[in-house]
Amino acid sequence: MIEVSVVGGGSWATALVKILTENKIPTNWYLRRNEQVKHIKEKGSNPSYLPQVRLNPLFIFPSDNLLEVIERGQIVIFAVPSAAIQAVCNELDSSLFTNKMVLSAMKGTVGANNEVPSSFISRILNIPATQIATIAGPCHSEEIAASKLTYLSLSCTNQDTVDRLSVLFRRPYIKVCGNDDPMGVGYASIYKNVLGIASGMATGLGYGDNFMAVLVSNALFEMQNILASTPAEQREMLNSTYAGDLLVTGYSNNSRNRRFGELIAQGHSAEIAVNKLGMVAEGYHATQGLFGYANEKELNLPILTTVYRILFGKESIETGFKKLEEKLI
Ligand SMILES: NC(=O)C1=CN([C@@H]2O[C@H](COP(=O)(O)OP(=O)(O)OC[C@H]3O[C@@H](n4cnc5c(N)ncnc54)[C@H](OP(=O)(O)O)[C@@H]3O)[C@@H](O)[C@H]2O)C=CC1
Ligand SMILES: O=C(CO)COP(=O)(O)O
Repeated sequence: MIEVSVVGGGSWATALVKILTENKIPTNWYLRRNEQVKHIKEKGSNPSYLPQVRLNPLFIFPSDNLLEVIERGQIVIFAVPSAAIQAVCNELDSSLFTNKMVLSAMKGTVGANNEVPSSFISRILNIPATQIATIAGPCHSEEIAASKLTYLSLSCTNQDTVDRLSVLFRRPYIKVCGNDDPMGVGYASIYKNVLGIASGMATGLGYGDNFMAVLVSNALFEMQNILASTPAEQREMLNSTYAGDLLVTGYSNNSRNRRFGELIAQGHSAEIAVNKLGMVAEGYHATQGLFGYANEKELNLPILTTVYRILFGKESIETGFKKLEEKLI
């Protein structure tokens, strides 16, 4: 019987473990804090993230021993914040991954070169591109916790890998779509977090639905520009994997990035907003990473530039948005 290993103890990892264990797949689960591991073993729920989710104890094997967890699974899912993936990979040797399939569940940029998480993992752990996939789509963990209908996408250049991973995630409330554009999905999943922050800032500043619609449609153009810098043979950006995730992050109250933007608009510093959130807002670091990438590629992205100047360039949020008003169409 196939076993899966999940690395990360946060809300997304918990939602993925819920799906896997409902499908009766033995799931080895690495969480870095031992008290979390003990609580899950004793009570069958994660005390820190999505505590309302009851997990079937027969199929979860939580542990704070990373190597043991990785060794046990034939499929390894990485679901930590992208800022943590370098530290996690530093503890691992590529020999651990021989003949394993890997799935990146992260939506952020990695390292000084702003790599897409799946590319980073593939390079550092020597995983062939055909053996590593990305899971994405509009998929707030809170809704998966409540078993609300969700469309996940699995993206890999190898259809066989997509097919083999897809069966793990199908549930009555989960539909799985295949995709062969992991780089494009990676960049779209990173950019949508920046739009989430912009949307939260706009809400916090008191803009209404009319402006929000303009902001989000302009963001679709920005996503299109970013995607054009990573060409693909076939890509339909209006597919929910790309545009749908942008929309849910821009509009949903579940979005951490949107809440982060609202906190900034309320006058909090980025550090305080991160602490108040208690969960990762990938868009914060991604804004910096993507801004560097956009400059390198000479892309004109007014929303990204505005968020960057507010978060990292000391521009006031009011001035930033006044200037942005003139650039949107
Ligand atoms: N939440 C969601 O709905 C979705 C999230 N994602 C993506 O999934 C990724 C993870 O996000 P999410 O689960 O929401 O984040 P959370 O903030 O909910 O949780 C982060 C988890 O990572 C752990 N962690 C942090 N640093 C390390 C480290 N160095 N080593 C090991 N574990 C570490 C934290 O441990 P501790 O608790 O001890 O701090 C915590 O368990 C992000 O890239 C996000 O964009 C994708 C789709 C949906
Ligand atoms: O990726 C997500 C939804 O698809 C989660 O977005 P947030 O991190 O903004 O909550």
